[in-house]
Amino acid sequence: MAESIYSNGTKVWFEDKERGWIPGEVVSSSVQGDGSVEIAFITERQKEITLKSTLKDITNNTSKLPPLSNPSGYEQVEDLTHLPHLNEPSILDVIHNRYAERKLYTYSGIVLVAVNPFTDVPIYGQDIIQTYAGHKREELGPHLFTIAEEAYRALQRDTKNQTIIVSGESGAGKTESAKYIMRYMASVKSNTVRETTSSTSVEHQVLATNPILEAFGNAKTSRNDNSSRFGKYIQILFDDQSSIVGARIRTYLLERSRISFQQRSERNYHIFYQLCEGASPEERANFGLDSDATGYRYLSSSSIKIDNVNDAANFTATRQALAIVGIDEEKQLAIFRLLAGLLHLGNVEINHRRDAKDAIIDEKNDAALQKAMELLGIDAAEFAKCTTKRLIDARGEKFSSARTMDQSIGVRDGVAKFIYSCIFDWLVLRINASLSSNDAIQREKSFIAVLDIYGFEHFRTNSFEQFCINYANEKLQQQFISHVFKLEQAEYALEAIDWTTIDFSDNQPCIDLIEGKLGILALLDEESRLATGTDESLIDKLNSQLKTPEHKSIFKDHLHGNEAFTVAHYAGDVSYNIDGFLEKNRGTVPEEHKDLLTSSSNDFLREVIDVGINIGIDTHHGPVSKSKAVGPSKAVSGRKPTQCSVFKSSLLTLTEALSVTDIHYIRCIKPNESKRAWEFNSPLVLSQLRACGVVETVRITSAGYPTRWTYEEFAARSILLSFLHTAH
Ligand SMILES: Nc1ncnc2c1ncn2[C@@H]1O[C@H](COP(=O)(O)OP(=O)(O)OP(=O)(O)O)[C@@H](O)[C@H]1O
Repeated sequence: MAESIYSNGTKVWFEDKERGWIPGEVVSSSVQGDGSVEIAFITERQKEITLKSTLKDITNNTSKLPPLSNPSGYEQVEDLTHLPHLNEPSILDVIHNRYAERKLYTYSGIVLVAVNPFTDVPIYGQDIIQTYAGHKREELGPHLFTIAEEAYRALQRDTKNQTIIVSGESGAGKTESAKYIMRYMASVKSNTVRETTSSTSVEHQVLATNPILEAFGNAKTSRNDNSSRFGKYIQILFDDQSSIVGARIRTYLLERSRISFQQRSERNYHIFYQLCEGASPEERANFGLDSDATGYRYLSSSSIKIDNVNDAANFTATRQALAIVGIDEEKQLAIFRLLAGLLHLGNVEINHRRDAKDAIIDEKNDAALQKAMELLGIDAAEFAKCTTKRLIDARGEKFSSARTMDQSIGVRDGVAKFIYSCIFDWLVLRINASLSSNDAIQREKSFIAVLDIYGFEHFRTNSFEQFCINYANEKLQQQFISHVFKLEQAEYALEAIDWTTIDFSDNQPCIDLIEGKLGILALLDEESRLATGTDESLIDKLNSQLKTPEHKSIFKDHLHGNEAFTVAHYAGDVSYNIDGFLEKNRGTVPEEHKDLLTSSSNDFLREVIDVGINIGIDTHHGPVSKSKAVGPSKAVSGRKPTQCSVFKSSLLTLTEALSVTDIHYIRCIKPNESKRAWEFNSPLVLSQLRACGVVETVRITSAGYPTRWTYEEFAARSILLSFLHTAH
């Protein structure tokens, strides 16, 4: 029986550098009396390969022989789990075949795999929404709307909260998918009898959050012209009639470093270019704004224009969206005033004295400083003094010491980053206040949430941001795997099949290494709180405390000196460059600057700083559950929360929230790096399928029973085989 699995003519898959996998075929096989088996193959590239195994290994599915191809008829299955031979190459082949036929979506059991077309496809219109509304998964092909509809039906049926997790790497299509899902939710209800003017306006408000968050939180990167530089969890709130009554947003880890620096082909946040292009002449005069964005240091290191994007028109759209969520004209001007202030702040010249390293700012003649401070409501001389000199408090005695030019530039940019992140926090808070008003909370019975979160990242140089992102992915992967594992067990139980043999990879050791009591986050925080802490002292600490037998396979020695550490993640090893870890984690400004900001004569600046400072460990960017009040509360402990402690606690809240919702998974895949329509690069797709858990799901499934036939299919096939057998 075992040898018949690899009988002559059997189609198999061979690994291939260029295409991921290529087809091959068995040309001969022989079995020896001791159970050893020798099989000869020929690949599509006409290469002959002979491999050995044993009958026992073949039977137990532990042989190293090439994976089997599926019989014809399965080339474009809608659900990968229906494949008789469930293996990595077959999965890739099906997704590829479907994409070639312009089918973007494929199920992999509970997961919807979505491949980015990189061109407009007419499959998201109102007509299509109405087609999917009220229909079950089996009735229509795989689509984002099937998942949205499933979540919506489940909410109506069980009144249980639902979460749709949309993940994938940058440019894979997460945000677009999340927007289509939100649009589906908003539209599908509009067609019902319960439609009212007010519910329509709530839906309008919910959709208006997208252009706002995109203007302030998205930027052009080398991989995506509209890349979200933060994670978001949006809960759409429903009443007992399943009508939308509001929404609640939580955001994660806005990339602050982008404010003062961007790579060559990248941009700062869209809103700055929108403001420069779209402000009225009067606003321009008030803010001292030049329409030429290249005049601003914070914008000039980057490319200014994006093809097919009209920043001025988008500015109008952003303003309309702000008005829809209740941020009136006056407040909008107050926001733009601060943004203009930041652009001028970036232009403040900081030099050093000719005879010394001490930084200087020519405060009286620096027009940028004067304008920036006028807009921010801060005394220019005070700001210049604090930026170039440090106030030291030694046992009650205060004296000042000069900063170097680089240190002062760091402080200037740190203030800009801090103010911008406070504006972002304030916006999220305001959106929440307007979309989850007391009335909405009273009426809220359940929610459907969409989590649009960055996928696993592994670049040539990885920093604090990648570390946090990959930590989040470890947590989500853990939840995903245990979910899949439970479902697999349930399926076996249903068919009364023994399932005790399944073994699945557990990433708990990696999570322990990161968030354990003496793990990386704890050590990072400890070092960040020391006045004397530096990136060098941090890496020394990590190496001395974590290079232990317990973490041996997860925390790895770095080969290139003391500037990086390596973590073995579930999706691969990643080396993190330690440079900037402490500064990014502290994420704050010197006390003197904080005092200047909190005593500014600009009321709105004081308001946003207050929001930013008081974002507590436990309530970052608004609540995720009804039980918690809207708005940030004071920091929980007396200590200023660091970025990673805020992130860790918001992840904890998120995973808790997820654990009490039904989860639906959408894995977005980027089919090529050049954003070309309908181009499919197999090795690139394969690496994403591995990183997002689709392959892992298959591995779990294969560890149990890798070949799946329904009883009917099995009977049909066996009858045919036994007939052929008797005929011979
Ligand atoms: N369903 C789709 N139809 C057409 N084009 C799409 C679709 N999904 C994505 N795209 C294209 O791909 C680009 C990138 O998509 P998107 O911004 O959603 O990626 P992302 O995964 O959210 O990336 P990031 O993590 O950088 O924010 C879009 O700007 C759009 O051009």
